[in-house]
Amino acid sequence: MLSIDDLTGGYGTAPVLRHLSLGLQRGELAALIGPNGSGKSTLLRAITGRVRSSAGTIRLFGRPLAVWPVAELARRVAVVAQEEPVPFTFRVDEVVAMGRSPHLKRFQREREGDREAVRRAMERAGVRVLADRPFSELSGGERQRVILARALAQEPALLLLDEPTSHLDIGHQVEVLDLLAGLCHAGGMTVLAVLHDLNLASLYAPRLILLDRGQVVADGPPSQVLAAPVLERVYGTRVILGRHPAAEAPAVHLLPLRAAGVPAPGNGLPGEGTA
Ligand SMILES: Nc1ncnc2c1ncn2[C@@H]1O[C@H](COP(=O)(O)OP(=O)(O)OP(=O)(O)O)[C@@H](O)[C@H]1O
Repeated sequence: MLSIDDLTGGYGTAPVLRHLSLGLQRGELAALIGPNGSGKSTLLRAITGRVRSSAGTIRLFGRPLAVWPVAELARRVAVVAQEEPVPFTFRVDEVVAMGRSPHLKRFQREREGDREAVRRAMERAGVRVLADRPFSELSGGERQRVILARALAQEPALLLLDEPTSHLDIGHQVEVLDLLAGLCHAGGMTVLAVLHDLNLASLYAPRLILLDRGQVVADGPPSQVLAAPVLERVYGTRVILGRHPAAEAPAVHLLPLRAAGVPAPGNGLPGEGTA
């Protein structure tokens, strides 16, 4: 599905991504985690060819990225970026219908199958009730779900999401992640999602990929990646590892340093209590 081998690249002369390798299988749901500026968004951009690589290779569906015609790739890969430019004058159903454009020939009208894909995507993302509303009048969370619906309408094989739950309340976070998990399990879609919430990532993603300064520093199941020493080093803050009370998932507890009088990592505190 996706295979990245020894990728180095970025925006200017100093690379953001450094010797990065990873692969994704069909049907996987993987969460990309890591501190601000570690290169998560840059990696998503690199996968769609919007960031230049100076070394290494990216292969999608078995073929090098460079040989994919843009239009053909657009039918297979959907991206939900952090800030999606959307023409504000459109209604919600029109925005979602834009997801079908890679499947339509020039000047071709939507077919019944396209309209059905749009309806299904709106249903899944819980935005059908918003269909007639102007996009400009929606809340941040509503907009985020509409943009997700547009990506789902595209019916991609690979879905790349940059913080898809950042504006969502807990009810909608659970809804969206349940939806993504279902699409991977039952639908065979592959999802790579940037998530800042480590507990949400732990609960939903069977695989976590931790980036630090443009490199993969841990890659595996939550029980393996969510270890206190690596999280404390990478994020520069104290954590206590526990278990989710009802699910087979590690839980990451934060410590307010000043309030708890806890020195920052590396200040000689005994490791007791921190896993
Ligand atoms: N368009 C750009 N031009 C130049 N440098 C950029 C650009 N976009 C990002 N960077 C730099 O690349 C590095 C990685 O940024 P990136 O947005 O990939 O990080 P991130 O892990 O997604 O961060 P965050 O969690 O804050 O969203 C940062 O140092 C950032 O300043």
